[in-house]
This record gives sequence, C-alpha cells and structure tokens, in this order.
Amino acid sequence: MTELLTSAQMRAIERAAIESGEVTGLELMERAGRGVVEAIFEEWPELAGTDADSGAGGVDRLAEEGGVAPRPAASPQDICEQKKFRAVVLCGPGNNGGDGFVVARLLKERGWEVEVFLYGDPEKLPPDALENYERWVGNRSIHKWDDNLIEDTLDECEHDLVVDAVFGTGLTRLMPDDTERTWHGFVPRVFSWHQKDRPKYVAVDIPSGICSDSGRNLEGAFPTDLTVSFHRAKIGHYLLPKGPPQGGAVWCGKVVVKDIGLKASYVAGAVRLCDPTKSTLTKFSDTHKYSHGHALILSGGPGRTGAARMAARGALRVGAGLVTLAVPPAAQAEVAAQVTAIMLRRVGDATALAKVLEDARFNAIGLGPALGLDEEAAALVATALEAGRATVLDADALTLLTQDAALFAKLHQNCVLTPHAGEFKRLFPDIAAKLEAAPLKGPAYSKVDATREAAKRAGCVVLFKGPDTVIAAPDGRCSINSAQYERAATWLATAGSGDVLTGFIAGLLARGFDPMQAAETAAWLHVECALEFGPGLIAEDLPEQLPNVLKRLLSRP
Ligand SMILES: NC(=O)C1=CN([C@@H]2O[C@H](COP(=O)(O)OP(=O)(O)OC[C@H]3O[C@@H](n4cnc5c(N)ncnc54)[C@H](OP(=O)(O)O)[C@@H]3O)[C@@H](O)[C@H]2O)[C@@H](O)CC1
Ligand SMILES: [K+]
Repeated sequence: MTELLTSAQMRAIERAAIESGEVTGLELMERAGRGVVEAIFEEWPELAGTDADSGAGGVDRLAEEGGVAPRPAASPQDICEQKKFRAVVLCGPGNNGGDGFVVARLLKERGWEVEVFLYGDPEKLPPDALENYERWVGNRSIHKWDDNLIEDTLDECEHDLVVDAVFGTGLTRLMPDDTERTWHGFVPRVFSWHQKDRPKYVAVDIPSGICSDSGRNLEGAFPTDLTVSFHRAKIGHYLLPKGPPQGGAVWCGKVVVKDIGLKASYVAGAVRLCDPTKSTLTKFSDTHKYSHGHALILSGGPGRTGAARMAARGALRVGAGLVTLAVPPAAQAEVAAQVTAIMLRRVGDATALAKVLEDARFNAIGLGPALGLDEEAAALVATALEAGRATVLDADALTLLTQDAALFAKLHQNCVLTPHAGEFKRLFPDIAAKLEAAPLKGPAYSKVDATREAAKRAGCVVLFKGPDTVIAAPDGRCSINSAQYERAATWLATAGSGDVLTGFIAGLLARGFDPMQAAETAAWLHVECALEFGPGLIAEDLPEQLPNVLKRLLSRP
C-alpha cells in the first residue's frame, strides 16, 4: 500500500535528508520545480511545443511569417501582443513560492513568457526560496501581489497556464483576505470547464487553500486541473473537503507525485492508500493455508430479504467456503425461492440465533441490512456480539447501536462498523460535530482523525464510507480507499451497494482475514468491481464482477 503523508511527516523526511548531508534544500527545490514542469509537459505534450525547445518559443517562427517581432515583456498588455506560450506563476511567502520561482525560470528558459506575482515580502522569504527569487529577478520582472493586476492580466491575455505556488504544506491559517478576493475572482473562470482555450491550472504540491493534512478548504481554494506533489502524496489529496467544486470535479484535478530523490523509508503511523498487497492477494489463491470459513448473514423479515441475499452473494463470491442466511420463519419461502448456492437456517429470535452460533464453524457474522429496528432485532445484535465472532455491522445494526449504550458496549475487537456519513453522525455525534465545524487553522481536524477517534472509542474497526472511505483500527492503523481520480466510480452510489460491501467483509472475515485487512480489501474490491462493470451498474452486478477482478489481480506481476 502507498503511504500518504502529513505535512509534519514530509517536513521530517526533508529535514533528515538535509541533515544527513545527502542533499541540500536548494537541490530539493530545484528538483521539485523541475518535477512540476515535467509533469505539465507529460500531461499536455502540446505545451512542450518543439519551437519552445529551441528556447525561442513560437516567436521566431511568427517573426519569419511577418508576425510580431520578439521583445522582452514589459507589462501584461505587451505580452498579450506576442504569440507564444504564456504562464502566470503565483508565488507565496514560503518554500511553495520557492518552487514557483523555479518553475517560472524553467519555463522562461524554454522560451515562455512568464509573469510572476509574489504574495508577501521578498526579504522575509526563507533562504532557498529567496535564492530562487533572486535568480528569477536577476534579469526579469516580478509583480508585487495585486488583485487587480492579476485579474487584468488573466482577463486581457490568453494564457496557457496558471501555476499556483502560493501555499503548500505550510498553510497554517485561513487564506488571507487579500488573496481570497483574487481567488474568488478566478473561480468563475475555473468553473467554465468547457470554456475554449481556458488556461490550464496547475497546483504546486496542493491547491492553495486546501489543508494538506485534512483536504479541508481553509477558504479560497479553487479547483485545478493538475496537482504536482513530491516524494509521496499527502492525505489532503485524497480526502474530499465538504462542498466539492461544481461539476463533481475534485480540487486537485489529477495528482501526480514526482520523485525528488528522497529515500523511501517507512513512516511509522502513516495513513496508507488501499491497494491489496501481494501477500493479501495470495490468500485468494492459497487453498491450503487458510480455511475458507462459514459466514452467517442475518436476513430481515418478509419483503425485506433482498439486502441480506445480496450480502450473502457477496460473501460467497469473495470466497467464503460456505454462506448461510439466517431467516425468520415467515420469510423462509421467499428466500428459498431465490437462492441456490446459499444455505438457509430458520432463526426466529435471539434464542434461535444463540443455538445456531453454538456451532463454532460459523466463524463470521454479517448483520444489519434491512434487519429491522425493533426489540427483536436489538436482541439479535446483542446475541451476535456476545458470540464474540468476527462480525460486520451495517445499516439497521448501526442505528440500534446508537439507541442503546449497553449494546454499543458489547462491541469487541473482531467487529467492523461500516457507517455512511449519516450513520457516523448518529453513532459519534461529538466527533462528527468536530468534523463539520468550519476549520480555522491548519492542520485541520480530518476524516482520518475522526475515524481513528471513532475506532478507538468503539474498540473495533470503523469503515467510514464515501468516495474517500476511511478505515481505522483502534490501534491507530488507518487507510483511505479512494474512489476518486482514475478510480472514480460515481455509479457505485446505487441502492444495495452497501449491502454487498457488508457481504464482502463478512466473506473475508470468514476466510480468516483480520478485521482491518478484511475491511480494506473488501472496500478496495468493491470499487474495482464497480469499475469493472462501469455505468449502469446495479448492486446485484457487483459480486458477479469479482471473478474477473480477482483473475486480473492474481495475474499481476
Ligand atoms: N518538505 C519538502 O521536502 C519539500 C518542500 N518543498 C516545498 O515547500 C513547501 C512547504 O514550504 P513551507 O513549509 O515554507 O510552507 P508554504 O506552504 O510555502 O507556506 C509557508 C508560508 O506561508 C505563510 N502562511 C501560512 N498560512 C498562511 C496564511 N493563511 N496567510 C498568510 N500566510 C500564511 C507562513 O507564514 P508563518 O506561518 O510562518 O507566519 C509561511 O511564510 C511544500 O509545499 C513544497 O511546495 C519543495 O521545495 C521540496 C521539498
Ligand atoms: K500551491
């Protein structure tokens, strides 16, 4: 799994590398700037135009054709008259701004016309940023931050690129008012996604205004087309701030991580991006080492059995050896008519469930989908928890936990809770309130913080759903299963999709996966199945994608 870092972890890695003497801060900054330029040309090869390679941009060609003769830029208006690649680079008061000066210089060296705006005092720039500022101003102009001039420049010229190097991992407070006004001025332009010839927006490290630890918007961020980060992606690239930008876009557009030569060393306590490891996947093909187990899925009463049937199908497809549906007697005929490979047991009440669970071969339980919210359902949840088996609780089971503190207290370390945002809020109202409060400073309280806190309180794994699903264990292990960027699968938000996820987790628990690993692997496979099917997906389709998904994964080198 890929590590996602916080700003403090990234700073520590950078500091260690510099202190060991293997690299200087200035070298890292140069590599960062170079990485941004590389990523821009990889993303939009048309911007790397061959004319620009000569260092002359498109201007010499135009001069030959009787066009405008090349001349040094004096003002935005002058620049507008020349036909060549144009960029505006917005630099901030820290090292993110330093990266911006490097980008500006490298583009200029390729023949681009580049206008640089600096937010802050040059004298207060940190040393490496100051060095790059001086290299830039040596023979080129720089503008002091001025909202009106920036807006005029963008309005009057046809720019190819806007580089946002104002704030990176060092954003510690809300965006200042004087940058915010300009930012908000950009937003309507950025939202015109289909506007012809709109400049490309590129964020250095992270869009300014987004907190790199939480993904939360410290006011004023605008969505970019491409975000270029360094060494490792940051948590903030993968957590969705409240109120995503218009059109379902994500703030970072696309995230590219450039290697800047820092050693890849394990960071204790780092959040990871879900992607099953080879050893996890081996468990799917190893038929000897791991028992395939027997999952018990509890069904609701007549007319409410579909959710459990889908969960059971998911458990079976993900590889539980056996799956049994525990069905209230009144729903038995309904269920029997619709399942084949799945077995049935009549379970009329909690006493009957306790009796079934005397059989130790039932090693995993899934319950909650359409279970009901009455006393009988609560008694079933209590009995299931008292059995101490690996248990996944979803939907109605989560609501029942919110209504009864004694029931909540029965949760144990082999449980997995799978709340969506509404259920999370009911289960952990105080934690949800912290997450919903408008952030006033960075690093802001994040969905990662909230899920870790919830897991600690519940004493079990919590999987907090969303396109940025966060999974945490009470010991602090934490991962994000992203359904964004190249894994965006908006069609996964379909009725019954959560029931299938419950089944996947129950099936993996039956196979002997530990609760954290079961939750991570199931969430990841769930998105893979949605991607495999594509738009038009209904929940029943999800388990049927698993054979193809697993075949593809197991043949991965
Ligand atoms: N780590 C690495 O390995 C590498 C890091 N690199 C680059 O460095 C970046 C991190 O640089 P950074 O630490 O200097 O922070 P950055 O984001 O530039 O901002 C700090 C400045 O902003 C100020 N400030 C903050 N909030 C503010 C607000 N709301 N309103 C106004 N001001 C505010 C803050 O002021 P202060 O809080 O100190 O008063 C300080 O002056 C990182 O994102 C990456 O691009 C690469 O070069 C290569 C290797
Ligand atoms: K930035």
